[in-house]
Amino acid sequence: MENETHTVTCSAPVNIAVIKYWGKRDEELVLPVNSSLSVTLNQDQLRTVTTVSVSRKFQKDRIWVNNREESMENPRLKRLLAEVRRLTKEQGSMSGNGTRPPSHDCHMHICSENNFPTAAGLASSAAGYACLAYTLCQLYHLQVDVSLLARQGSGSACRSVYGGFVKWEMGEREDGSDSIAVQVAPESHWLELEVLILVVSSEKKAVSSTRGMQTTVKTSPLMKYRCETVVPQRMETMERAIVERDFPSFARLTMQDSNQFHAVCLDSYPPILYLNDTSKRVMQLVTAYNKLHQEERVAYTFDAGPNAVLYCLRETMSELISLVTHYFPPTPGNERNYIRGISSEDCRTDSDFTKKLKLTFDPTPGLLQYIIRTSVGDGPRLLTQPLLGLDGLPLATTPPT
Ligand SMILES: Nc1ncnc2c1ncn2[C@@H]1O[C@H](COP(=O)(O)OP(=O)(O)OP(=O)(O)O)[C@@H](O)[C@H]1O
Ligand SMILES: C[C@@](O)(CCOP(=O)(O)OP(=O)(O)O)CC(=O)O
Repeated sequence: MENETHTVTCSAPVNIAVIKYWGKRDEELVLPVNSSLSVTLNQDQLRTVTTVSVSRKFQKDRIWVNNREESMENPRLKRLLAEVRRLTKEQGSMSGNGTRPPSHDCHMHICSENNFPTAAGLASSAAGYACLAYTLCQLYHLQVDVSLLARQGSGSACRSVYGGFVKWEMGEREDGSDSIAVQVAPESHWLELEVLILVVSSEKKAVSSTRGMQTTVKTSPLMKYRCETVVPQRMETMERAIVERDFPSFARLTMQDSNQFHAVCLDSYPPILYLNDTSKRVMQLVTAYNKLHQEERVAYTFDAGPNAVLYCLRETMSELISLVTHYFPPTPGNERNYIRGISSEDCRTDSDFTKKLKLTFDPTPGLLQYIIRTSVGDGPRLLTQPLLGLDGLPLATTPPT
Protein backbone atom coordinates (compact mmCIF):
# COMPACT_ATOMS: atom_id res chain seq x y z
CA MET A 1 0.00 0.00 0.00
CA GLU A 2 2.76 2.42 1.04
CA ASN A 3 4.64 2.16 -2.26
CA GLU A 4 1.62 1.81 -4.49
CA THR A 5 1.72 3.85 -7.72
CA HIS A 6 -1.54 5.25 -9.09
CA THR A 7 -1.50 6.11 -12.80
CA VAL A 8 -4.13 7.59 -15.12
CA THR A 9 -3.80 8.54 -18.80
CA CYS A 10 -6.23 10.73 -20.77
CA SER A 11 -6.43 12.69 -24.00
CA ALA A 12 -8.05 16.06 -24.68
CA PRO A 13 -8.88 18.05 -27.80
CA VAL A 14 -8.00 21.49 -29.15
CA ASN A 15 -10.76 24.07 -29.43
CA ILE A 16 -10.91 27.06 -31.76
CA ALA A 17 -13.01 30.01 -30.66
CA VAL A 18 -15.58 31.58 -32.96
CA ILE A 19 -16.31 34.30 -30.37
CA LYS A 20 -12.89 35.09 -28.94
CA TYR A 21 -11.75 35.27 -25.33
CA TRP A 22 -9.31 38.15 -25.02
CA GLY A 23 -8.68 39.91 -21.72
CA LYS A 24 -8.87 39.10 -18.00
CA ARG A 25 -10.55 40.85 -15.13
CA ASP A 26 -8.58 38.70 -12.64
CA GLU A 27 -5.12 37.45 -13.63
CA GLU A 28 -4.71 35.09 -10.66
CA LEU A 29 -8.01 33.24 -11.06
CA VAL A 30 -8.04 33.60 -14.88
CA LEU A 31 -11.42 35.33 -15.09
CA PRO A 32 -12.27 36.83 -18.49
CA VAL A 33 -13.71 40.22 -19.43
CA ASN A 34 -16.12 38.59 -21.88
CA SER A 35 -17.81 35.26 -22.54
CA SER A 36 -16.57 33.23 -25.52
CA LEU A 37 -17.68 30.29 -27.66
CA SER A 38 -15.70 27.62 -29.49
CA VAL A 39 -15.77 24.49 -31.61
CA THR A 40 -13.95 21.42 -30.27
CA LEU A 41 -11.82 19.77 -32.94
CA ASN A 42 -11.44 16.06 -33.66
CA GLN A 43 -8.77 14.36 -31.54
CA ASP A 44 -7.80 12.07 -34.41
CA GLN A 45 -5.92 15.04 -35.86
CA LEU A 46 -5.08 17.32 -32.90
CA ARG A 47 -4.81 16.13 -29.34
CA THR A 48 -2.83 16.10 -26.12
CA VAL A 49 -2.19 12.88 -24.20
CA THR A 50 -1.24 13.16 -20.52
CA THR A 51 -0.27 10.54 -17.95
CA VAL A 52 -0.12 11.38 -14.25
CA SER A 53 1.46 8.96 -11.77
CA VAL A 54 1.40 9.43 -8.00
CA SER A 55 3.55 7.52 -5.55
CA ARG A 56 5.23 7.83 -2.13
CA LYS A 57 8.39 6.67 -3.91
CA PHE A 58 8.66 9.93 -5.87
CA GLN A 59 11.00 12.52 -4.35
CA LYS A 60 9.42 15.61 -5.94
CA ASP A 61 6.84 16.73 -8.53
CA ARG A 62 8.16 16.49 -12.11
CA ILE A 63 6.72 17.26 -15.57
CA TRP A 64 7.79 16.26 -19.09
CA VAL A 65 6.15 18.01 -22.06
CA ASN A 66 6.91 16.63 -25.52
CA ASN A 67 9.76 14.49 -24.14
CA ARG A 68 11.53 17.36 -22.38
CA GLU A 69 11.55 17.83 -18.65
CA GLU A 70 10.20 21.29 -17.76
CA SER A 71 10.38 23.38 -14.63
CA MET A 72 7.63 22.99 -12.03
CA GLU A 73 8.05 26.70 -11.24
CA ASN A 74 5.35 27.71 -13.76
CA PRO A 75 2.87 29.63 -11.52
CA ARG A 76 -0.26 28.42 -13.39
CA LEU A 77 0.84 24.80 -13.10
CA LYS A 78 1.66 25.19 -9.41
CA ARG A 79 -1.70 26.81 -8.76
CA LEU A 80 -3.58 24.03 -10.56
CA LEU A 81 -1.77 21.29 -8.61
CA ALA A 82 -2.25 23.12 -5.31
CA GLU A 83 -5.98 23.46 -6.01
CA VAL A 84 -6.28 19.75 -6.88
CA ARG A 85 -4.49 18.77 -3.64
CA ARG A 86 -6.68 21.12 -1.61
CA LEU A 87 -9.84 19.60 -3.11
CA THR A 88 -8.54 16.05 -2.63
CA LYS A 89 -7.92 16.72 1.04
CA GLU A 90 -11.29 18.43 1.44
CA GLN A 91 -13.31 15.74 -0.37
CA GLY A 92 -11.88 12.88 1.65
CA SER A 93 -10.43 9.58 0.65
CA MET A 94 -13.36 7.55 -0.72
CA SER A 95 -14.73 7.75 -4.22
CA GLY A 96 -18.22 6.83 -5.41
CA ASN A 97 -17.09 3.39 -6.59
CA GLY A 98 -15.49 2.51 -3.24
CA THR A 99 -11.87 2.60 -4.44
CA ARG A 100 -9.37 4.74 -2.63
CA PRO A 101 -7.78 7.64 -4.59
CA PRO A 102 -4.12 8.51 -3.94
CA SER A 103 -3.31 10.72 -0.99
CA HIS A 104 -2.98 14.47 -1.52
CA ASP A 105 0.49 14.53 0.04
CA CYS A 106 2.31 12.26 -2.48
CA HIS A 107 4.46 13.72 -5.24
CA MET A 108 3.34 13.36 -8.84
CA HIS A 109 5.01 12.77 -12.18
CA ILE A 110 3.30 14.24 -15.24
CA CYS A 111 4.11 13.35 -18.84
CA SER A 112 2.31 15.07 -21.71
CA GLU A 113 2.55 15.01 -25.49
CA ASN A 114 0.93 17.12 -28.19
CA ASN A 115 0.71 15.65 -31.70
CA PHE A 116 0.92 19.17 -33.20
CA PRO A 117 3.17 22.28 -32.76
CA THR A 118 3.28 23.73 -29.23
CA ALA A 119 2.92 27.51 -28.59
CA ALA A 120 2.27 28.26 -32.27
CA GLY A 121 -1.27 29.58 -32.10
CA LEU A 122 -2.82 26.11 -32.46
CA ALA A 123 -4.26 26.16 -28.93
CA SER A 124 -1.71 23.79 -27.38
CA SER A 125 -2.18 25.37 -23.97
CA ALA A 126 -5.94 24.74 -24.25
CA ALA A 127 -5.57 21.02 -24.99
CA GLY A 128 -2.62 20.72 -22.57
CA TYR A 129 -4.30 22.18 -19.49
CA ALA A 130 -7.70 20.61 -20.25
CA CYS A 131 -5.98 17.24 -20.44
CA LEU A 132 -4.06 17.79 -17.21
CA ALA A 133 -7.16 18.97 -15.31
CA TYR A 134 -9.25 16.07 -16.62
CA THR A 135 -6.54 13.48 -15.83
CA LEU A 136 -6.12 14.83 -12.28
CA CYS A 137 -9.89 14.72 -11.69
CA GLN A 138 -9.93 11.07 -12.80
CA LEU A 139 -6.90 10.18 -10.71
CA TYR A 140 -8.13 11.79 -7.49
CA HIS A 141 -11.85 10.97 -8.15
CA LEU A 142 -12.66 14.66 -7.74
CA GLN A 143 -16.29 15.76 -7.71
CA VAL A 144 -15.70 19.17 -9.30
CA ASP A 145 -16.43 21.07 -12.50
CA VAL A 146 -13.34 20.15 -14.58
CA SER A 147 -13.63 23.40 -16.55
CA LEU A 148 -13.04 25.40 -13.35
CA LEU A 149 -9.71 23.68 -12.86
CA ALA A 150 -8.69 23.77 -16.54
CA ARG A 151 -9.45 27.50 -16.66
CA GLN A 152 -6.82 28.16 -14.00
CA GLY A 153 -4.16 26.62 -16.26
CA SER A 154 -5.13 28.59 -19.36
CA GLY A 155 -8.42 30.39 -19.93
CA SER A 156 -9.25 28.81 -23.29
CA ALA A 157 -8.54 25.34 -21.79
CA CYS A 158 -11.87 25.37 -19.95
CA ARG A 159 -13.69 25.01 -23.29
CA SER A 160 -11.69 21.86 -24.21
CA VAL A 161 -13.30 19.80 -21.45
CA TYR A 162 -16.38 19.23 -23.66
CA GLY A 163 -16.88 18.11 -27.22
CA GLY A 164 -18.94 19.86 -29.87
CA PHE A 165 -19.85 23.51 -29.35
CA VAL A 166 -18.90 25.04 -26.04
CA LYS A 167 -19.39 28.41 -24.39
CA TRP A 168 -17.37 29.82 -21.52
CA GLU A 169 -19.70 31.92 -19.37
CA MET A 170 -17.61 34.78 -18.03
CA GLY A 171 -19.50 34.73 -14.69
CA GLU A 172 -19.88 37.54 -12.18
CA ARG A 173 -18.62 36.20 -8.86
CA GLU A 174 -15.30 37.39 -7.52
CA ASP A 175 -14.16 33.87 -6.61
CA GLY A 176 -14.73 32.68 -10.21
CA SER A 177 -17.09 29.87 -9.17
CA ASP A 178 -19.54 30.79 -11.96
CA SER A 179 -16.89 31.25 -14.66
CA ILE A 180 -17.34 27.83 -16.27
CA ALA A 181 -17.68 26.10 -19.62
CA VAL A 182 -21.06 24.77 -20.77
CA GLN A 183 -21.78 22.60 -23.81
CA VAL A 184 -24.09 24.36 -26.29
CA ALA A 185 -24.46 21.27 -28.53
CA PRO A 186 -22.64 17.92 -28.80
CA GLU A 187 -20.38 17.00 -31.74
CA SER A 188 -23.19 14.89 -33.25
CA HIS A 189 -25.37 18.00 -33.62
CA TRP A 190 -23.76 19.35 -36.80
CA LEU A 191 -21.92 16.52 -38.55
CA GLU A 192 -21.64 18.41 -41.85
CA LEU A 193 -19.42 21.10 -40.31
CA GLU A 194 -15.77 20.63 -41.26
CA VAL A 195 -12.51 22.41 -40.58
CA LEU A 196 -9.40 23.22 -42.61
CA ILE A 197 -6.35 24.53 -40.75
CA LEU A 198 -3.80 26.42 -42.83
CA VAL A 199 -0.47 26.29 -40.99
CA VAL A 200 1.33 29.45 -42.03
CA SER A 201 3.97 29.19 -39.35
CA SER A 202 4.67 26.76 -36.54
CA GLU A 203 7.12 29.15 -34.84
CA LYS A 204 6.55 30.28 -31.26
CA LYS A 205 4.71 33.61 -31.38
CA ALA A 206 6.44 36.88 -30.38
CA VAL A 207 3.73 38.13 -27.99
CA SER A 208 2.06 35.45 -25.83
CA SER A 209 -1.74 35.53 -25.49
CA THR A 210 -1.37 36.19 -21.75
CA ARG A 211 0.80 39.26 -22.28
CA GLY A 212 -1.02 40.48 -25.41
CA MET A 213 -4.41 40.54 -23.69
CA GLN A 214 -2.98 42.46 -20.71
CA THR A 215 -1.81 45.22 -23.08
CA THR A 216 -5.20 45.29 -24.82
CA VAL A 217 -7.20 45.53 -21.58
CA LYS A 218 -4.94 48.33 -20.32
CA THR A 219 -4.73 50.43 -23.47
CA SER A 220 -7.46 49.76 -26.06
CA PRO A 221 -10.49 52.10 -25.97
CA LEU A 222 -12.24 49.84 -28.50
CA MET A 223 -12.01 46.90 -26.07
CA LYS A 224 -14.56 48.43 -23.69
CA TYR A 225 -17.14 48.64 -26.47
CA ARG A 226 -16.35 45.07 -27.55
CA CYS A 227 -16.90 43.60 -24.06
CA GLU A 228 -19.90 45.65 -23.01
CA THR A 229 -21.87 45.83 -26.24
CA VAL A 230 -20.61 43.61 -29.06
CA VAL A 231 -19.81 40.25 -27.44
CA PRO A 232 -23.02 39.87 -25.35
CA GLN A 233 -25.11 40.26 -28.52
CA ARG A 234 -22.84 38.02 -30.58
CA MET A 235 -22.92 35.23 -27.98
CA GLU A 236 -26.70 35.03 -28.31
CA THR A 237 -26.73 35.19 -32.11
CA MET A 238 -23.93 32.65 -32.40
CA GLU A 239 -25.63 30.19 -30.08
CA ARG A 240 -28.80 30.46 -32.15
CA ALA A 241 -26.88 29.99 -35.42
CA ILE A 242 -25.34 26.78 -34.02
CA VAL A 243 -28.62 25.41 -32.64
CA GLU A 244 -30.32 26.12 -35.99
CA ARG A 245 -27.30 24.92 -38.03
CA ASP A 246 -27.45 28.22 -39.90
CA PHE A 247 -24.06 28.22 -41.64
CA PRO A 248 -24.17 31.70 -43.27
CA SER A 249 -24.90 33.34 -39.88
CA PHE A 250 -22.31 31.17 -38.12
CA ALA A 251 -19.71 32.08 -40.77
CA ARG A 252 -20.45 35.82 -40.80
CA LEU A 253 -20.21 36.11 -37.01
CA THR A 254 -17.07 33.99 -36.88
CA MET A 255 -15.29 36.26 -39.37
CA GLN A 256 -16.61 39.44 -37.77
CA ASP A 257 -15.40 38.34 -34.36
CA SER A 258 -11.97 37.31 -35.62
CA ASN A 259 -11.73 40.71 -37.35
CA GLN A 260 -12.67 42.54 -34.16
CA PHE A 261 -10.26 40.53 -32.04
CA HIS A 262 -7.41 41.56 -34.38
CA ALA A 263 -8.77 45.11 -34.42
CA VAL A 264 -8.48 45.41 -30.61
CA CYS A 265 -4.96 44.00 -30.91
CA LEU A 266 -4.07 46.76 -33.37
CA ASP A 267 -5.88 49.28 -31.14
CA SER A 268 -3.57 48.29 -28.25
CA TYR A 269 -0.52 50.37 -27.45
CA PRO A 270 2.08 49.30 -28.40
CA PRO A 271 0.11 47.57 -31.19
CA ILE A 272 -0.04 43.78 -31.38
CA LEU A 273 0.06 42.23 -34.84
CA TYR A 274 -0.59 38.52 -35.20
CA LEU A 275 -1.72 38.41 -38.86
CA ASN A 276 0.84 38.43 -41.66
CA ASP A 277 0.56 38.89 -45.45
CA THR A 278 -0.39 35.24 -45.97
CA SER A 279 -3.19 35.55 -43.39
CA LYS A 280 -4.49 38.58 -45.28
CA ARG A 281 -4.40 36.68 -48.58
CA VAL A 282 -6.47 33.93 -46.95
CA MET A 283 -9.00 36.54 -45.79
CA GLN A 284 -9.17 37.96 -49.32
CA LEU A 285 -9.64 34.51 -50.88
CA VAL A 286 -12.49 33.57 -48.50
CA THR A 287 -14.18 36.95 -48.98
CA ALA A 288 -14.00 36.71 -52.80
CA TYR A 289 -15.26 33.10 -52.72
CA ASN A 290 -18.27 34.00 -50.59
CA LYS A 291 -19.00 37.03 -52.78
CA LEU A 292 -19.02 34.91 -55.90
CA HIS A 293 -21.54 32.55 -54.31
CA GLN A 294 -23.53 35.46 -52.91
CA GLU A 295 -23.61 33.84 -49.48
CA GLU A 296 -21.17 32.78 -46.76
CA ARG A 297 -19.92 29.29 -47.61
CA VAL A 298 -16.56 29.50 -45.82
CA ALA A 299 -15.51 31.28 -42.62
CA TYR A 300 -11.99 32.18 -41.51
CA THR A 301 -10.79 32.78 -37.98
CA PHE A 302 -7.31 33.58 -36.63
CA ASP A 303 -6.07 33.22 -33.05
CA ALA A 304 -2.93 34.85 -31.66
CA GLY A 305 -0.84 33.94 -34.70
CA PRO A 306 -0.94 33.94 -38.53
CA ASN A 307 -2.46 30.43 -38.93
CA ALA A 308 -5.94 30.36 -40.43
CA VAL A 309 -8.75 28.06 -39.32
CA LEU A 310 -11.47 27.73 -41.98
CA TYR A 311 -14.94 26.35 -41.30
CA CYS A 312 -17.23 25.11 -44.08
CA LEU A 313 -19.89 22.48 -44.76
CA ARG A 314 -18.73 19.12 -46.15
CA GLU A 315 -20.32 19.84 -49.56
CA THR A 316 -17.97 22.85 -49.92
CA MET A 317 -14.77 21.15 -48.76
CA SER A 318 -13.36 19.78 -52.03
CA GLU A 319 -13.91 23.10 -53.81
CA LEU A 320 -12.27 24.90 -50.88
CA ILE A 321 -9.25 22.57 -50.86
CA SER A 322 -8.81 22.98 -54.61
CA LEU A 323 -8.92 26.77 -54.27
CA VAL A 324 -6.53 26.89 -51.33
CA THR A 325 -4.02 24.57 -53.01
CA HIS A 326 -4.32 26.58 -56.26
CA TYR A 327 -3.47 29.90 -54.59
CA PHE A 328 -1.17 28.42 -51.91
CA PRO A 329 0.59 25.51 -53.62
CA PRO A 330 3.31 23.56 -51.80
CA THR A 331 6.95 24.13 -52.67
CA PRO A 332 8.16 21.54 -55.22
CA GLY A 333 9.11 18.40 -53.32
CA ASN A 334 6.70 19.17 -50.46
CA GLU A 335 3.56 17.87 -52.23
CA ARG A 336 3.30 14.48 -50.55
CA ASN A 337 2.41 15.42 -47.00
CA TYR A 338 0.88 18.81 -47.80
CA ILE A 339 -2.72 17.95 -46.90
CA ARG A 340 -2.95 16.00 -43.65
CA GLY A 341 -5.82 14.63 -41.59
CA ILE A 342 -9.10 13.41 -43.09
CA SER A 343 -8.24 12.14 -46.56
CA SER A 344 -9.51 14.18 -49.47
CA GLU A 345 -10.33 13.02 -52.99
CA ASP A 346 -8.20 14.54 -55.73
CA CYS A 347 -9.34 18.18 -55.78
CA ARG A 348 -8.73 20.13 -58.97
CA THR A 349 -9.55 23.75 -59.71
CA ASP A 350 -11.76 24.87 -62.50
CA SER A 351 -9.64 27.61 -64.11
CA ASP A 352 -12.70 29.66 -65.23
CA PHE A 353 -13.89 29.68 -61.65
CA THR A 354 -10.56 30.91 -60.22
CA LYS A 355 -10.46 33.70 -62.85
CA LYS A 356 -13.83 34.96 -61.65
CA LEU A 357 -12.48 35.45 -58.12
CA LYS A 358 -10.50 38.62 -59.02
CA LEU A 359 -7.78 38.45 -56.39
CA THR A 360 -4.94 40.94 -56.11
CA PHE A 361 -2.29 38.21 -55.80
CA ASP A 362 -1.06 35.30 -57.90
CA PRO A 363 -0.59 31.72 -56.78
CA THR A 364 2.66 31.55 -54.78
CA PRO A 365 4.28 28.30 -53.63
CA GLY A 366 5.53 27.83 -50.08
CA LEU A 367 3.40 30.36 -48.17
CA LEU A 368 1.77 27.54 -46.19
CA GLN A 369 3.77 24.84 -44.39
CA TYR A 370 0.93 22.34 -44.52
CA ILE A 371 -2.85 21.98 -44.28
CA ILE A 372 -4.85 19.89 -41.78
CA ARG A 373 -8.37 18.72 -42.64
CA THR A 374 -10.39 17.86 -39.58
CA SER A 375 -13.91 17.96 -38.13
CA VAL A 376 -15.82 18.67 -34.93
CA GLY A 377 -14.88 16.25 -32.15
CA ASP A 378 -15.58 14.89 -28.69
CA GLY A 379 -14.30 15.86 -25.25
CA PRO A 380 -11.54 14.29 -23.12
CA ARG A 381 -11.13 10.52 -23.15
CA LEU A 382 -9.77 8.03 -20.62
CA LEU A 383 -6.98 5.94 -22.24
CA THR A 384 -5.23 2.73 -21.25
CA GLN A 385 -1.73 3.23 -22.71
CA PRO A 386 0.43 5.23 -20.24
CA LEU A 387 3.30 7.57 -21.20
CA LEU A 388 5.11 6.81 -17.92
CA GLY A 389 6.65 3.45 -16.96
CA LEU A 390 6.35 1.67 -13.63
CA ASP A 391 9.46 3.57 -12.46
CA GLY A 392 7.55 6.85 -13.06
CA LEU A 393 9.83 7.89 -15.93
CA PRO A 394 8.75 8.58 -19.53
CA LEU A 395 8.63 5.48 -21.72
CA ALA A 396 10.48 5.73 -25.04
CA THR A 397 8.13 7.79 -27.18
CA THR A 398 8.02 9.46 -30.54
CA PRO A 399 10.20 12.57 -30.93
CA PRO A 400 8.43 15.91 -30.31
CA THR A 401 6.67 17.42 -33.33
N1 LIG B 1 0.68 19.09 -23.34
C1 LIG B 1 0.90 20.11 -22.52
N2 LIG B 1 0.92 19.92 -21.18
C2 LIG B 1 1.11 20.94 -20.33
N3 LIG B 1 1.31 22.21 -20.73
C3 LIG B 1 1.30 22.45 -22.05
C4 LIG B 1 1.09 21.43 -23.01
N4 LIG B 1 1.13 21.98 -24.24
C5 LIG B 1 1.35 23.29 -24.07
N5 LIG B 1 1.46 23.59 -22.77
C6 LIG B 1 1.73 24.89 -22.17
O1 LIG B 1 1.19 25.91 -22.99
C7 LIG B 1 2.20 26.81 -23.43
C8 LIG B 1 1.87 27.33 -24.82
O2 LIG B 1 0.79 28.23 -24.69
P1 LIG B 1 0.59 29.46 -25.67
O3 LIG B 1 -0.69 30.14 -25.29
O4 LIG B 1 1.85 30.24 -25.74
O5 LIG B 1 0.46 28.78 -27.12
P2 LIG B 1 -0.75 28.08 -27.83
O6 LIG B 1 -1.72 27.57 -26.82
O7 LIG B 1 -0.21 27.05 -28.78
O8 LIG B 1 -1.38 29.23 -28.68
P3 LIG B 1 -2.80 30.01 -28.53
O9 LIG B 1 -3.29 29.86 -27.13
O10 LIG B 1 -2.51 31.41 -28.90
O11 LIG B 1 -3.69 29.34 -29.53
C9 LIG B 1 3.47 25.98 -23.39
O12 LIG B 1 4.61 26.77 -23.31
C10 LIG B 1 3.24 25.10 -22.15
O13 LIG B 1 3.57 25.81 -20.98
C1 LIG C 1 -6.75 34.19 -29.13
C2 LIG C 1 -7.28 33.15 -28.16
O1 LIG C 1 -6.85 31.89 -28.60
C3 LIG C 1 -6.76 33.49 -26.79
C4 LIG C 1 -6.44 32.33 -25.94
O2 LIG C 1 -5.76 32.76 -24.79
P1 LIG C 1 -5.15 31.72 -23.71
O3 LIG C 1 -6.21 30.86 -23.18
O4 LIG C 1 -3.97 31.03 -24.34
O5 LIG C 1 -4.67 32.74 -22.62
P2 LIG C 1 -4.39 32.53 -21.07
O6 LIG C 1 -5.70 32.43 -20.36
O7 LIG C 1 -3.60 33.73 -20.66
O8 LIG C 1 -3.56 31.26 -20.97
C5 LIG C 1 -8.81 33.25 -28.20
C6 LIG C 1 -9.62 32.09 -27.63
O9 LIG C 1 -9.16 30.94 -27.62
O10 LIG C 1 -10.77 32.36 -27.22
